[in-house]
Amino acid sequence: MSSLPAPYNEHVDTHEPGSPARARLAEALATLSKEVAEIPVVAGPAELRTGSILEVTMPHRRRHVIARAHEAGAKETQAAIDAALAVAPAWAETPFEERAAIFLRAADLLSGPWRARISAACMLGQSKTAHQSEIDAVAEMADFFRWNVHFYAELQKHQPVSPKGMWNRLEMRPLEGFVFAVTPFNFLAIAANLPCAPILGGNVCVWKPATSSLLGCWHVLEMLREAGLPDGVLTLVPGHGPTQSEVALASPHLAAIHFTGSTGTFKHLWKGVAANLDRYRTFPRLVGETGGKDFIVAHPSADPIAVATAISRGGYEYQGQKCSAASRIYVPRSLWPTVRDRVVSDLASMKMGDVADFSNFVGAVIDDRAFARIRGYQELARQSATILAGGGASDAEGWFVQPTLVQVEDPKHRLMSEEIFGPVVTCFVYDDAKWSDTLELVDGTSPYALTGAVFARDSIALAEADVALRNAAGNFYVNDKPTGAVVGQQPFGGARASGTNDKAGSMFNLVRWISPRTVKETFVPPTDWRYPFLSDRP
Ligand SMILES: NC(=O)c1ccc[n+]([C@@H]2O[C@H](COP(=O)([O-])OP(=O)(O)OC[C@H]3O[C@@H](n4cnc5c(N)ncnc54)[C@H](O)[C@@H]3O)[C@@H](O)[C@H]2O)c1
Ligand SMILES: N[C@@H](CCC=O)C(=O)O
Repeated sequence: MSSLPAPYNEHVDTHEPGSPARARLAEALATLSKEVAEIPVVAGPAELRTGSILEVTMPHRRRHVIARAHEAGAKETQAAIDAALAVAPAWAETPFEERAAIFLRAADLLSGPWRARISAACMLGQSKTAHQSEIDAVAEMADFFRWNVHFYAELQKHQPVSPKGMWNRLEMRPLEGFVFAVTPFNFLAIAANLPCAPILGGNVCVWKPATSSLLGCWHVLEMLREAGLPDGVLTLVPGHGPTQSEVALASPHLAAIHFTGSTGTFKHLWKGVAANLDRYRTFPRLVGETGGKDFIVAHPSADPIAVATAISRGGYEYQGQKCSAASRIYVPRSLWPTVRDRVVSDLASMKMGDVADFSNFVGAVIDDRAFARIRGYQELARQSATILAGGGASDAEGWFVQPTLVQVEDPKHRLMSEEIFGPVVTCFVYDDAKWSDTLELVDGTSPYALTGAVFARDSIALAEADVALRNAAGNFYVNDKPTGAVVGQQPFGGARASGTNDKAGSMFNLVRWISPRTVKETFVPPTDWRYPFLSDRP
């Protein structure tokens, strides 16, 4: 294989007042705000318009429609599967370099001419601030494209030994069939990576994005087409999930599911696969990165201001709608007044509103269901805990929930164990002498094990936490907030109820999209069946 361009992490534009990047982004926001994108079902070259319309609105201006998508029914989902399968042999035969070039091109398109458009689509559709959209829809997505190419190339170097007289090799075949990529609303980079990682390995994909992310996903699909992705390799089936997954899971050609979303949905899909097991030509691979109840635990030796800043950023950026968001906090009594007062003062200075106004730090939560769920947790806090800041919400203009800080007396309170997926952070204050007991609490309180952070300046305490929390988080942070993993730097994923931990943005994930064939070639084959030690030759 020829050598590939070295991977690197995309730079992050800071959009300072007066900067060209800010002007380009503002212009793209204005343009997309005036348009209503029409999104069809994409089944190979065919674009199908079913007339069953899913309206996509801005979460922060909930009556403002930005896209109208044609929902894929059973017939159109089958058409998408058929279109993908039709191109599968040709795509599998396409040399790795050609496939890689498409994604390297896409990364450069995203870094350059498509940057503002994709970021604006993500800001408007998913209510991300300019910075949150930049680190997701631009930087993380470009990183996935470039680093996956690098990791695939590395993977192909893993070849068996060939003793004298033979040549052993592993052929990195794609899976036989299609990959069903079911993607979440909250990260456009993840929505793009779930179909694109298998596609780079020579697979074809049927993509079912979350409805609320459809505007961004549609622009990503158009960008990939411009980068040279052939028709049919990536098909698109808009919908809420059950209709499309019923068809996909019943197909004998289902080769894998690449999922990110809630634990409940992944279990539902897994059970669907189990129910259809006798239909399949091959055992489907199931890769799912799911929910979290991510923690910060501070030792009495920690810097309380660093702890508070990790809570403010890790808990409330993107309205707490990151699977990695800090959601349950354990603080020693000696540090609590400083930590509490600092977070309360941070929250008082965070502006909330329309993300097109660059001075806002907080946008809206994604939709009416999220709004109602998070309000329910605020109500629970009002009834059974102490609300230290926030606690309000309003759906007059958009789905706005005030960043909310809660203190509980019971460390096993539902607010300390259930995923809220919104801007509600709950704290438990422990006696300074109970560090070891607190680590046990952290480990045993929630079914999830995605991300977690420990803050301490005492290295013996850090070492104890490292061991006690080994299985409590797939991404473990020391003196840092538990969000913001970067591709190529912190491979991402958790275990327990947080998923299969196949580490997005690493070779471990890519391994799931190949079905290696071992080839042994003997240079001079034997021509006599008898072992050499048999002396009674005729
Ligand atoms: N671990 C990670 O890497 C990671 C990353 C991002 C988000 N998440 C998790 O994702 C969740 C938030 O995302 P979400 O609200 O989009 O999750 P979700 O489970 O509601 O939806 C995920 C996807 O599944 C689809 N879906 C829903 N019901 C379905 C069904 N019955 N059949 C088939 N498809 C169905 C949705 O339309 C969407 O495309 C949170 O739990 C969060 O922790 C995890
Ligand atoms: N890379 C992101 C992934 C968040 C998922 O929802 C983070 O680590 O915060």
